[in-house]
Amino acid sequence: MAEEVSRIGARSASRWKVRWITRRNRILGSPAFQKWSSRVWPMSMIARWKARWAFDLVAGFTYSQTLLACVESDLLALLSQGPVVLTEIAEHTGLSDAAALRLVRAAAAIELAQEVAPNQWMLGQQGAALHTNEGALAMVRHNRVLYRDLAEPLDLLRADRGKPTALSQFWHYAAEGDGEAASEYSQLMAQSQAMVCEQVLAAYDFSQHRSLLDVGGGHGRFAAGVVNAHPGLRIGILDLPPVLDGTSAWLGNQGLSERISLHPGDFFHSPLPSEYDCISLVRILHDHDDDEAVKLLTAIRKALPPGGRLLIAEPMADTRGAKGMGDAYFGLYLWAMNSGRPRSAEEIMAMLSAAGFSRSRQVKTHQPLVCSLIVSFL
Ligand SMILES: C[S@@+](CC[C@H](N)C(=O)[O-])C[C@H]1O[C@@H](n2cnc3c(N)ncnc32)[C@H](O)[C@@H]1O
Repeated sequence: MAEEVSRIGARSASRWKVRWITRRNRILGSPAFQKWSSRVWPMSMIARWKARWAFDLVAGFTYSQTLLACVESDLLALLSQGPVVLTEIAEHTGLSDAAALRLVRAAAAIELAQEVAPNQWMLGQQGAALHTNEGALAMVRHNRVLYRDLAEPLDLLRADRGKPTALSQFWHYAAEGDGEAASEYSQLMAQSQAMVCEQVLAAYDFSQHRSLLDVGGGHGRFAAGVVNAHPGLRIGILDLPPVLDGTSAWLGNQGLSERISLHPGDFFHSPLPSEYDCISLVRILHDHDDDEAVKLLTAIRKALPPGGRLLIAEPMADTRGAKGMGDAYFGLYLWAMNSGRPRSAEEIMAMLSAAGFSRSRQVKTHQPLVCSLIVSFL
């Protein structure tokens, strides 16, 4: 952690900027201004919008928990076959009529459900989009673990970062291939991987390479997506041995065992294979603190042959239009995980240069909320 803090440079903000923000904040916080702006058009429209946003900040956890209840009770699936009536909802979710009504009304208020006629319920607009997004649904279920750690956020932030948390335990068991955690972990990674793979394949042309090594490739969903799109590419996956046991089984079921090589190993302690002209790090770098991240990037630079490239794909901090995803969601997630942090593309490129890469550039993806992409050259 110390290295993350020591990288922060300080530059004074201009005096006029500080004065302007101080004045703005004083006005926005004034009850008299709030009263006035809520009555005078067009300020009233802005005031209403700002108040809604402020209320979402205050109460957002109730929305997330409503969503969790809808996912866990399979209500979204039922509504997708709608219109359905309350008794069907109660029967399907195992709730009393009163509780089912409370849940479906809460869901309708946040557009997960919609009452299309009295007591006729269907999916709402958000519900329709989420219901078919397996990655997002897996994330909703997985967020229960983060929610436990965040129940007392200051306790989490004050605690020694070496102290086990619900999330760090979860990842620990998952990496050891341990029963339920490993299976929940692989489902989470696999289901959300489809979205990431789609973004990367649309943004980057793999046909310019002969081979690809996916470092920390988990159960192989990314590698499988790439090999299906580029059958001529020779592909390998490097991951921890217990994780690769699961990879081997899954690739066998998909008939891909012959097309993807497995390299069991620890990327911090074993040398990386050097026969691949492209290496990918998909949702790996942000899991590690700065010194470890630079160490991994340096090991990759050494393993790449002349002309080789490194691809880094992950959600990044400071993403325009999705800043909350970076420093708020992943910032706290990775803090609770006891390792890593979300980084902006600029921070990652500075690390790549520290690791000896000659240049890097960001490649646009369609949905940077899911992942951004950096290509780095030797
Ligand atoms: C967040 S998951 C990402 C998996 C996959 N790339 C994806 O996007 O679905 C991190 C992966 O890195 C692997 N990993 C973590 N530490 C590792 C290490 N020291 N050596 C090799 N693999 C490691 C984990 O086992 C896991 O598969």
